[in-house]
Amino acid sequence: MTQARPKIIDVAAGVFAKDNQVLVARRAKGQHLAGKWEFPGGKIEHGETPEECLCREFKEEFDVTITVGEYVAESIHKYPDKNIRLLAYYVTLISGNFTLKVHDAIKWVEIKHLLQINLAEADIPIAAVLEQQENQPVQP
Ligand SMILES: Nc1nc2c([nH]c(=O)n2[C@H]2C[C@H](O)[C@@H](COP(=O)(O)OP(=O)(O)OP(=O)(O)O)O2)c(=O)[nH]1
Repeated sequence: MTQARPKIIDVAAGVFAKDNQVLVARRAKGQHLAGKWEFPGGKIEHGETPEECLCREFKEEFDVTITVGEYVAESIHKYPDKNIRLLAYYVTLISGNFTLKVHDAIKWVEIKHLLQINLAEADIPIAAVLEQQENQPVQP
C-alpha cells in the first residue's frame, strides 16, 4: 500500500532588517507555536505569490504597507502536527506604523543574537543564513 505524501503548508516570512537588526513578532496565546518569535507573514493562499502574500499579511497583521525585495532562503520543517515550507524574503516598509493585530509583541533583535531567542523552529535555518550573510566580507 502506498502512503499519501504528507501535506506541506507554504508560508511566506518577511525579513524586515535595519542597521544589523531584524524585526521579529511573538505568536500570541491560542495560536500554533504560541510564545515563539517569528518573521511576520503567513500561509500563502491559492493563486497568490509569496510577495502578494507578504503584502497582504503585513497589512492584515500590522496595518503597514511594504514592498518585497530579495529572496533570502527556504526552510522545510516538520512540526509534530504539520509540515511547513517557509519562504523568506527581505521586505521594506513603505508606510504606516506597526499596530499589533494578531501577535502579542514585536521587537528588534540584532542578527547576531537571533539564534539565542525563542524562535519558531522552522525559522532557525533562515536566521542562520542571515547571520552568515552578515558575516560575509564586503566585496571591494
Ligand atoms: N508567519 C510565520 N509563520 C511561521 C513562521 N515560522 C513557522 O514555523 N511558522 C508557522 C506557524 C504556523 O503554523 C504557520 C503559519 O501560519 P499563520 O497562522 O501565521 O498563517 P495565517 O496568518 O495565514 O493564519 P490563519 O489565517 O490560518 O490563522 O507557519 C514564521 O516565521 N512566520
